[in-house]
Amino acid sequence: MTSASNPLMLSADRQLAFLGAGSMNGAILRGILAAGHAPGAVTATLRTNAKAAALRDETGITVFVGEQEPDANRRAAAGADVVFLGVKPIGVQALCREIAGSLRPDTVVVSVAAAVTIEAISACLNPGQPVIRTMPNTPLMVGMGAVGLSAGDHVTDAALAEVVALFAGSGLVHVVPEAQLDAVSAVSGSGPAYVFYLVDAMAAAGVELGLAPELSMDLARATVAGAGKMLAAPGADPVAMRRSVTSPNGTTERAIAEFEAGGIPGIIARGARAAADRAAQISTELAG
Ligand SMILES: NC(=O)C1=CN([C@@H]2O[C@H](COP(=O)(O)OP(=O)(O)OC[C@H]3O[C@@H](n4cnc5c(N)ncnc54)[C@H](OP(=O)(O)O)[C@@H]3O)[C@@H](O)[C@H]2O)C=CC1
Ligand SMILES: O=C(O)[C@@H]1CCC=N1
Repeated sequence: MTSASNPLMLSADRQLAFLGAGSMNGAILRGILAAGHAPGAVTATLRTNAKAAALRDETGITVFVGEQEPDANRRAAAGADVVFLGVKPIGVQALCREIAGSLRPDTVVVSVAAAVTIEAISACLNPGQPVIRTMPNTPLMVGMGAVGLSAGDHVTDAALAEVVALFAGSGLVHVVPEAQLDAVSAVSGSGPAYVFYLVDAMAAAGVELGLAPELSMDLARATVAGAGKMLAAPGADPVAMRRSVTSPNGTTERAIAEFEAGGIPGIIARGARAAADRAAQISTELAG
């Protein structure tokens, strides 16, 4: 989805703070900037200096670094309309305690962390602070992300609409019950890694069949990127699309029969179940 097709896109100069601008928060902020948000209205923090200059040069945003300025997160959070928490799950509650005193009562706190519940986040912020828990994915950086999100009790309709709009500028957004976010994580949060894993396996298979490694990787990458673009068309049906590649008694049919015999659908279901179970386990560990 582009900003042009996004009637909800609110003012491009709303102040956004990305605390922990690593892989995920970095993808979100790049998507939001590409959709037209003003770089001057965006701040980010990192713990170390290693990637700060590159992020500033690439995006034009302000970046504070914790190892240089102990109050980096508080500086970024102060005055922000929306704060995105992008640290690892184990660090989310400490970060919330750190910034709680710097937030306005109406600042919306958006967590991107797997497994950290709205209750656990709210317990470390001031009473009444609006909290939205999300499960995004990294293709947001190229405008093709997928996001599930749930709003806590203190989030107004307008605040929820704003956060939905911020994500909708660079991907698909669904508001879901919080209890479903571990499943969203298992499908679309972790999903890009499953696809990259598939590409690697396809390229390795090509090498086994005699292709040069670079050629095989080029072919595998282009194939998945092209298939992904086809899937992005509204109403795209992967089953029908697969059939259109599969000639009766042809080559694809033999490959799919091997995949079925090898139990690939069940293996993918087991992997997704393991991802969701791990999320539930992390929630329990953090609560204990
Ligand atoms: N990666 C993904 O595809 C997805 C990740 N998530 C969630 O996103 C969160 C982040 O994961 P990911 O982006 O992969 O991890 P990264 O390690 O890439 O990013 C975390 C960033 O946080 C910074 N950081 C750590 N502690 C602090 C702190 N106290 N203050 C400021 N910055 C800090 C680190 O800085 P430095 O680099 O300087 O150490 C790092 O850049 C996780 O909670 C994860 O569950 C959710 C969906 C998908
Ligand atoms: O691997 C993880 O825990 C995070 C959550 C979803 C994708 N990455």
